[in-house]
Amino acid sequence: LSFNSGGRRKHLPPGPRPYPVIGNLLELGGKPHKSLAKLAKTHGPIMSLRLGLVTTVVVSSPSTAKAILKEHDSLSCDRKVPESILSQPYRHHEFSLVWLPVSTLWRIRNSMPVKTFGARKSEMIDTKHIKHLFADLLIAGNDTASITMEWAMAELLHNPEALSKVKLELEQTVGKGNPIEESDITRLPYLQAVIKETFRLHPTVPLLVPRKVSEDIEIEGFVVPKGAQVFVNVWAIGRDESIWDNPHSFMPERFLGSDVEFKGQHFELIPFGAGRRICPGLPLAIRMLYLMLGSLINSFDWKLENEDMDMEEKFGLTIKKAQPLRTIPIAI
Ligand code: HEM
Repeated sequence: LSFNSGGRRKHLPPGPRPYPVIGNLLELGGKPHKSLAKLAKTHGPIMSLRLGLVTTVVVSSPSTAKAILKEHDSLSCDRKVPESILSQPYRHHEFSLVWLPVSTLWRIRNSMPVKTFGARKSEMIDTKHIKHLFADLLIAGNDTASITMEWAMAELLHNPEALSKVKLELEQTVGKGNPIEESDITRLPYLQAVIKETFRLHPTVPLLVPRKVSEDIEIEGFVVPKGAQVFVNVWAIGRDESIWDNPHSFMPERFLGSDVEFKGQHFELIPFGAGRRICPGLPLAIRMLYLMLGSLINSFDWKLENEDMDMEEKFGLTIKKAQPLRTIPIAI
């Protein structure tokens, strides 16, 4: 497919050939982030597919992710509501903050304190939005943070050397068995590196939340057409061997002395997304993770119930461990 723009012909990014009607749906399999990472090895860091009838562009490198999330942010910040969500009860998708177009989102954010208690018709609508907003916050917050905790503990129990290093750091900084305070966090660089490494290998929202492009945009010589949905394969970026040494190994040390953060500035590590749709729960989530993980490690010794722990993933909008982590805390 090609487009005529300003006298020059531009093309959709390359990608696998779609079948009639179903397009490339069958190629996604049970773990789309993995299948799409494999396809990107053949077709490149910006590729196009057809999922059913929907033109879909998948970006899988820091520079293409930056182009979508930052350089063309204003044209790609609306959400694409998946069919599976449209069929859900309670019309949650109409009010859910996650799927709202940015214009409505900001109107609600700006008017929230006044409208919450209002009684006029338009205000009633905003009250509905706020109810759904709280549902979003509960769902988005609870699940993602606890999934990250589970992966972090699983990786540490799988990598006893890393676990010993966090323990030692906590012991020397906070004191064995003592509660961790927020002010301790900056003095715990190894704990911070453990969280970054967990996000690199196990981003809980592996393809971010799909975006919809409101105008044709050009990225690295290709056109992403108006109406296309865009996935950012954060999982693939986290395991790209051209960016990371030994990408499949859990090595928190790689972040010691590095300035790479996950706050939407460094596109090689974007577990919370970036740009104007970046996760609004980031500051809260991070504080919770440091305090919870630090306390669990500083207050107990941990033993795996089964030494041959399975590290397989289970895909959904978030990726969880397929087999729940089973551990035995031993009081210290
Ligand atoms: C480990 C914890 C968390 C991770 C990894 C995470 C990740 C994400 C990601 C990737 C997005 C989509 C961003 C994008 O498309 O660019 C998102 C959106 C969102 N997150 Fe989080 N999140 C976490 C915790 C939380 C918490 C604690 C809350 C609330 C208290 C929260 C509330 C939300 C909401 C409301 C959205 C939708 C924002 C929008 O569409 O504008 N998240 N999150």
